[in-house]
Amino acid sequence: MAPQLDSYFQQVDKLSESFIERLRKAVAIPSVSADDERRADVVKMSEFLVSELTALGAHVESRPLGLQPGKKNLHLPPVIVARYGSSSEKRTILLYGHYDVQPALKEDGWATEPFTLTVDNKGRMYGRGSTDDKGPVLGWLNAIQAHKEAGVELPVNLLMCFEGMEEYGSEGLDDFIEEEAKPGGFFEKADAVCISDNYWLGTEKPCLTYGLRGCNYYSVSISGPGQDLHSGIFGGCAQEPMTDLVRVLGKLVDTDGKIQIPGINEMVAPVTAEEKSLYGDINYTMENLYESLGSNTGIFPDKEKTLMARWRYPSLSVHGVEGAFSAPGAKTVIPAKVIGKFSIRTVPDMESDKVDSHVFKYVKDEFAKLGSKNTIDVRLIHAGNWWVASPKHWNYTAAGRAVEKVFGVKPDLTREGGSIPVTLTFEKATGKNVLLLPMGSSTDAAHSINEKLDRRNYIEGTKLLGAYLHYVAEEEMKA
Ligand SMILES: C[C@H](N)C(=O)N[C@@H](Cc1c[nH]cn1)C(=O)O
Ligand SMILES: [Zn+2]
Ligand SMILES: [Zn+2]
Repeated sequence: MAPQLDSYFQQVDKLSESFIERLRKAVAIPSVSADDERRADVVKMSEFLVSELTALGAHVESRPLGLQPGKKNLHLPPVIVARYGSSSEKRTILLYGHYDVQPALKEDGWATEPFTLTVDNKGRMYGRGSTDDKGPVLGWLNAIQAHKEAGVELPVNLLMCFEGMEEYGSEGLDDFIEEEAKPGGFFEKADAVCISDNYWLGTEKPCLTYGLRGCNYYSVSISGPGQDLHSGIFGGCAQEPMTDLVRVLGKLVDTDGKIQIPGINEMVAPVTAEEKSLYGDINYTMENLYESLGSNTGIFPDKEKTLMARWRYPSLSVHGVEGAFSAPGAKTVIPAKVIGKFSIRTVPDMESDKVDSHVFKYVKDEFAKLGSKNTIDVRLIHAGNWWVASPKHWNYTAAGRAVEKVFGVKPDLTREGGSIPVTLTFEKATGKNVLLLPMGSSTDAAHSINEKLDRRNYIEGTKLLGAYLHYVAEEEMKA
């Protein structure tokens, strides 16, 4: 295998500038799934993938998912499924990634245009979606191209599933995966699943990830007046939705991150001694945390507590308020209706429906205590499950060997605080092991301003994805 991998690696280096061009083209398409106005761009991004995959010789299908629930006449973007190779002699690996991105506006504080890939003199490639998840998705395409052009046969068959609604809770995808994993379906032949859509813990050492938190996302609407009001005329004589909302949101979580909703923390599985012992060896420091935070404002004093808070305890974050005055300046308005948005990251053994019931009851009770004449409506917007797998599987052993080959170190085994809603669905529907094999680093600022992917992570990451396909082909199926 060594000479083959070496030829592949050399080809990746030769093609590196064209791989960056491919990422530049993808970042230029503002495929923001949460913004209805951008839906045409999400579809355009799906078409870009179809055209790139077709040019590489893959069999590609663009599968419609129908209308988006709760929206009038708005179609979900298609799922792109593709097949590369179908030899009955080879193992088949199912790859998943997403081609939609989080919203981004220059005025949010970006130093560069968010949808223009901008590479600085340290090789940091800034742009929305660079690390989450366009770089990793294109990494798979790059790996196919470099194999072809190096004349190295791929030792596995590939199945691909690239979706356009991940940042909005993967609407519509669970049913699709369940259907396609059945006999005769597109994913039937998968022997293992690999997802590249999370991040290293630091900036130097790669990791393999075997757990994710889930995410239940809520809205709380408070309304009263028939329209926005002048605060000089009505301030003091009308009950204000914004005042009520701020008080309700302020009751959800304390300064140290402890969720205040009764019943939530009680559902969390206790930490075992074995689990506790795993944290000490993980290559992570408080400096790593401060570097990615861009400040020293972490809650906990040490790495164990910090990692546990991120991976194995729930958290509640307040994200924003729709309808509130948020522009610069000093508008003296009383908003008539405001919608607060918050989410809870869930962990074993929290049950999604029970989380919802506790949240609904608590929010309504806290609102009732205010004695306001305004009205409240609390809803779940979307939910995705937590997932924890066994890293003692040939899929993980193969990835570990690939990391050692490309980076010369043994990877850390980590869990992840973020969510990839369909991971558990893939595991259950296919009955196969799922591996998370990240490309980006802890400083990439996914979802934030100035999101980036380092050139090194993209190019060496492309080598890693390709090397993994070689090791996974030869790994003995012992688990
Ligand atoms: C980890 C992954 N790259 C990611 O960013 N996932 C999102 C998915 C999401 C959106 N709403 C709920 N889940 C995340 O963790 O926020
Ligand atoms: Zn994301
Ligand atoms: Zn992602």
